[in-house]
Amino acid sequence: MVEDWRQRWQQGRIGFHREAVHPALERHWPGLGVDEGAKVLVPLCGKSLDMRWLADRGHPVLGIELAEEAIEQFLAEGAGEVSRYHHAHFAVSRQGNVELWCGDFFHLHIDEAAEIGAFYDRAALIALPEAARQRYAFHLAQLLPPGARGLLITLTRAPGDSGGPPYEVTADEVHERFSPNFEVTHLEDGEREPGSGFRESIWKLVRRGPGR
Ligand SMILES: C[S@@+](CC[C@H](N)C(=O)[O-])C[C@H]1O[C@@H](n2cnc3c(N)ncnc32)[C@H](O)[C@@H]1O
Repeated sequence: MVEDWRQRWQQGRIGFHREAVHPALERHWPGLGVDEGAKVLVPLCGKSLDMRWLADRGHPVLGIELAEEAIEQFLAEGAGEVSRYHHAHFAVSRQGNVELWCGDFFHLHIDEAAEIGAFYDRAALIALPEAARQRYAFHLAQLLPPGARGLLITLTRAPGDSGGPPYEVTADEVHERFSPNFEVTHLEDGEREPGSGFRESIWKLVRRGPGR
């Protein structure tokens, strides 16, 4: 799995990467009620431009990505000095308000995730096969304090198409995996894309706390 992703980056097979900020982020982030200046966790971040958008809005960003190639491309395409250090299982690079941790998201420990107030998942959950998705939902919940919130973007595939990645994640699956630890609100369904047959759904998740 790890090797597959690294190979994809090495060979430039990154059709998932968007050359523009995701419109659902621009549309829904302002209404989520995220605290000003809250640090945003971006799991499985690739070299997403959405991280710059969040940073430009005053959020420190913590992106977690396996592939060194993705991180180096993000830094090369950005402006500003890069500082680097090592922390636990991760090689860390920082450029402006964006910190990229190179390593496995599942190795990120709650102590290292201190001060995270929000998250953004576009093409992270849906990049994982079924067995890893339950682990992902649980791990994300462990890293977030009560009240932390974020956007989740899932997709369904054309009827009869069970390929992946990206894997189909239905509304039932979102509720099943996240409701035990999050308040789950469905915000929007996109149009089905004519070529791929993919259709995105946008969700707001708020980490429940004791008594919520
Ligand atoms: C489908 S891409 C999406 C990237 C980004 N979120 C975007 O919207 O462009 C999934 C990314 O997750 C990375 N990845 C896969 N498994 C991972 C893991 N366990 N920990 C960290 N990164 C991982 C892959 O290298 C790949 O860049």
